[in-house]
Amino acid sequence: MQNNSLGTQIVRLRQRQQLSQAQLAERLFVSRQAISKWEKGAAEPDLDKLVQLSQVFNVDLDYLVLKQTMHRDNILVITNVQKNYTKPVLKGINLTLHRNERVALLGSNGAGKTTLVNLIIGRIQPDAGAIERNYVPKHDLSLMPQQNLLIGPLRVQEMLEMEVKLANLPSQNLERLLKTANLWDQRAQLVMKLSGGQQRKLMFLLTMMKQARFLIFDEPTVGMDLETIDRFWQQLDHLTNTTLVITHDFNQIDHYFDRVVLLKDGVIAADEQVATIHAHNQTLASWYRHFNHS
Ligand SMILES: Nc1ncnc2c1ncn2[C@@H]1O[C@H](COP(=O)(O)OP(=O)(O)OP(=O)(O)O)[C@@H](O)[C@H]1O
Repeated sequence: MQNNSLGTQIVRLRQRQQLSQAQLAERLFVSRQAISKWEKGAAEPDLDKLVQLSQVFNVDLDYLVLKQTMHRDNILVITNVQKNYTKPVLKGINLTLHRNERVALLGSNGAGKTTLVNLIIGRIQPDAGAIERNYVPKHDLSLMPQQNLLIGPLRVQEMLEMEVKLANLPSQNLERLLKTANLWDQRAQLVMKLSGGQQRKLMFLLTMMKQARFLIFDEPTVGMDLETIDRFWQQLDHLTNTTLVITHDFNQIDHYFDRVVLLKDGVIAADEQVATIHAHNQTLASWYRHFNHS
């Protein structure tokens, strides 16, 4: 383990939950100075405080303490993956995703982002290389694809009921879900009569209903209005699941990711912690422009 990796992890997870040191201290019944010492590495929390921290941050205890140092912390390991269509699209992808990490996957149109997602979810197979999945795809993975997978002649509420049956989900409070998604007024409307943005909202809701540990969003905010885009990113910000998001939404993304990965010329051309980018006074947009054009 690196020096003070626990302190760094506490800072990261506290900021992710948008808690000040004082707010975290209050939740844990300790002084703010104690939090400050833990974060600087000048002291370490007792076991019971570690357990409480993992509850407040909604992460596993081993993730809190050991972060990325344990093999089983890797939820996905992609090694030298290649995929060709009429020409090579992916020429040797190496990418590891860690549990509870929130990663933005960036790249120009046609760079191969959706192809990579299709490989991860097993819809297509690589021509070479290996994909190690440390999760059960049927239960632990949920994808919001770029193209909506909706059944037009169903009513909105029926679409949700169908999802519960098809995915064999535990029964859910559909009224609450529809109200939270701002789709309650459309519950009796045919899915095909919804606007593009409303269909995107419904697709988001269906993606979240599975309560999967690993979430993938392929250009989730395309077609949404500004208010819905804001709400999407706010909702994402409350998730502690492993989350991979393909997006071109540069006006929004700076606050929401731990790590950013750039796909270019068939390889992962850059891979950086967002905190490092911000520490150099860069935004994700400027980082992206720099690496994508160099
Ligand atoms: N089924 C397919 N058959 C042939 N070529 C394909 C297929 N799927 C993707 N491609 C090609 O692979 C390349 C990468 O496509 P992909 O959709 O993965 O890019 P992307 O980075 O997701 O792009 P965008 O940002 O526009 O969604 C493109 O040149 C595309 O034409």
